[in-house]
Amino acid sequence: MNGMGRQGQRSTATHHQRQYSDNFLEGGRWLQSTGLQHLHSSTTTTSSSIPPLQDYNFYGGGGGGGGGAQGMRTYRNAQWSFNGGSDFLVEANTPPVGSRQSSHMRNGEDSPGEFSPGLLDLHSFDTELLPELPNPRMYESSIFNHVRGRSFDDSDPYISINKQVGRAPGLPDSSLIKNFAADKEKASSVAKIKVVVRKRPMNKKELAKNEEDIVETLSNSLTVHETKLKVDLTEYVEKHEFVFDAVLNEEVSNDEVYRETVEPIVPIIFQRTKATCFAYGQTGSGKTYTMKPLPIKASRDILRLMHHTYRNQGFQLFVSFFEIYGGKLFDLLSDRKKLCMREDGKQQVCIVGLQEYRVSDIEMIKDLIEKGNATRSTGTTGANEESSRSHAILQLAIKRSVDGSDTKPPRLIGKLSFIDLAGSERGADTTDNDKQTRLEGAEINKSLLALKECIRALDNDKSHIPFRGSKLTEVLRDSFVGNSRTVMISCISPGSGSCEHTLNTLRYADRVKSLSKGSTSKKDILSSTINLKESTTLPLSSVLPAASTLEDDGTDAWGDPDERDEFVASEDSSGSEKPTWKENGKLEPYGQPPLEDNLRKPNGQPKWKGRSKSDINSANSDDDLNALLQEEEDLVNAHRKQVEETMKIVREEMNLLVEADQPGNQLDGYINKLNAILSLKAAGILQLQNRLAHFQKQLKDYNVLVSSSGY
Ligand SMILES: Nc1ncnc2c1ncn2[C@@H]1O[C@H](COP(=O)(O)OP(=O)(O)OP(=O)(O)O)[C@@H](O)[C@H]1O
Repeated sequence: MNGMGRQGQRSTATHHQRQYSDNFLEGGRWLQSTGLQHLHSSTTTTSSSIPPLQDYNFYGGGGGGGGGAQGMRTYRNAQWSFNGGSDFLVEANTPPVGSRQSSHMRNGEDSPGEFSPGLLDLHSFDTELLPELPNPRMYESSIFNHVRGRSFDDSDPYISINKQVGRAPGLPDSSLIKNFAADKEKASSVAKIKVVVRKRPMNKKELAKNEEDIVETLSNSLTVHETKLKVDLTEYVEKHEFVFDAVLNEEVSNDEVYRETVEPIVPIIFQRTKATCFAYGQTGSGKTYTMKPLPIKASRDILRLMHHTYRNQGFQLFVSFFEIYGGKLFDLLSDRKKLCMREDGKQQVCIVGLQEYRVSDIEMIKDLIEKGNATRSTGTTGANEESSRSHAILQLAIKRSVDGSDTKPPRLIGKLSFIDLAGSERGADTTDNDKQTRLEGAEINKSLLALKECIRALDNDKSHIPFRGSKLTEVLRDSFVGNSRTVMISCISPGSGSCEHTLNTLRYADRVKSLSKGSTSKKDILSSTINLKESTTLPLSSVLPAASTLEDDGTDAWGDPDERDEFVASEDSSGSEKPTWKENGKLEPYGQPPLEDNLRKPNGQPKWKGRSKSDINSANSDDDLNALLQEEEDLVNAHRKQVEETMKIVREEMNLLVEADQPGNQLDGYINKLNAILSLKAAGILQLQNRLAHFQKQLKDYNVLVSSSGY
């Protein structure tokens, strides 16, 4: 090779490397947008950027002489990083609730009262909504004028009802009385989706392990400081910044969590709204701690409204509590009796056999919740010894008697569902667990994905919402349509040992948040990336309304889309209803992508183009939808993995090139390693191509893909 040639080669290489370096430095953004930001070096050290490759003399520079594969190069000790670097009557009765009481649940709660639950079958209810009758009392005072300030859209300082002094418990403070119309207006301003993050304090275990608190909060943003290792084993810190509707740090009390999340929703439950509040996060991050007090606080406010603002108007409060475990429903207030779910003639979800208790005071509700929690499934995993492995759903239903008497069953007016989700890392908990645990993980993954899909569809006003993606979303179906609200509380652990799970939780939350139209007004650090992402991608579900879904005909007050095919509740054939737990089972290599992958939704998705319903008649079963959704996720996950692998391989190659430049380097060693690396690369690409081809075929089978070029 002559000098000119070398010169030219070097100059081209330098140019490429400069470009690469620029891209890499820009990379923080685009990597973040694909869920691969961990591959970017956004470090606190100055050594984070990549120096030009000529610093390593890869291209024959420095000293002018020699070259070729055997060139004796000197590694100049360059620092570089390619880091992956009452008064209510009760109907039937089931001796309800044990007398067990949780001391912490009783703290600060009032309203002692009788306990007289009723056994009610949802199926027997007329769940049609009441017409919005003009009601003279409707526009009277409300105690909920304090529901502003840190409400979803308002930043006025709020007045805490709990901080009112000298007020009898349960009575509205006159200074808080406002007219109902204002509340109504307020209701319409309550965002459809609110995403809140709660950071819990460091626990003893984390402190004992000398873990660092890596989560820094500031107003409604937070930064995760992730310590990473460079290839040369020096440490650097990568910062991940997120902005949410609210960030609640470790000092925030459960009262404040309530005020920030659920309190603004309570008044609108009386206005034909169905709302869902759920906690999401890894095991031990504080989901249960966060969720547990919320229904009690909400019930207290609901009862106050019923006893004052809506006094003598026939409103009644009902409580039910059940869990979804392994795709099946169990009544937590009825000895884990197995339940089945059906739709009634009006496409309302009915959980047949679910006991609803009509409640009139807080003590009754506390007892019920305590009873339900005691019944809830727990299990043992490699991640946490006592962790909830089921989704627990507590529902507060506001109903109203049609004619003011108890002769006819009351009609549903609004509903508030609280979901304590199973630990989000279940599917990713790939060590020391047996088959059952992994199957549970798969089920949990499925429901978390389906939940995200439903929220996406909900916020985009899609006519089809993929409820049937999981039992969880099926059950919550009526909470996702019509006049609905969703609050997601992402719980995170602060310790460095939980960094990866914390980031996954935040990415999931960020994904949900970015789907919210309301979020466009937020000054999101990542907004440009996210907006780009949103403008170029559509969920698969959005193009798979399927023949089973009809447009809302407007007759349903909730705006529920009708569905053609009859729902058939799944029956348990397995016999065993109570979970059993084993330890130290081994994980099979395939079948279940880690949750952390599932949670990331990249912007590198295909640009789906929707087709008319007639074009996609073949995709009319929920199995198809589920399979395609899963396939989509799998492909994207595989793609991401492949990119990660490629990055690792490139690192290897860089090392190999460095080695090749070392004095005395053996050519055959270099050749062997290079061969191995190239084979690895080729195998990775082939695997991804196969998966892609399979997915394309699936899409073609279902007439979904419209772009012949695919990706
Ligand atoms: N904000 C907080 N302040 C004080 N303690 C907390 C907080 N959040 C959680 N904890 C404590 O941390 C522990 C784990 O919390 P919790 O059981 O709520 O986690 P989880 O996310 O529900 O876990 P799992 O998914 O396994 O059920 C509990 O002992 C709880 O009391």
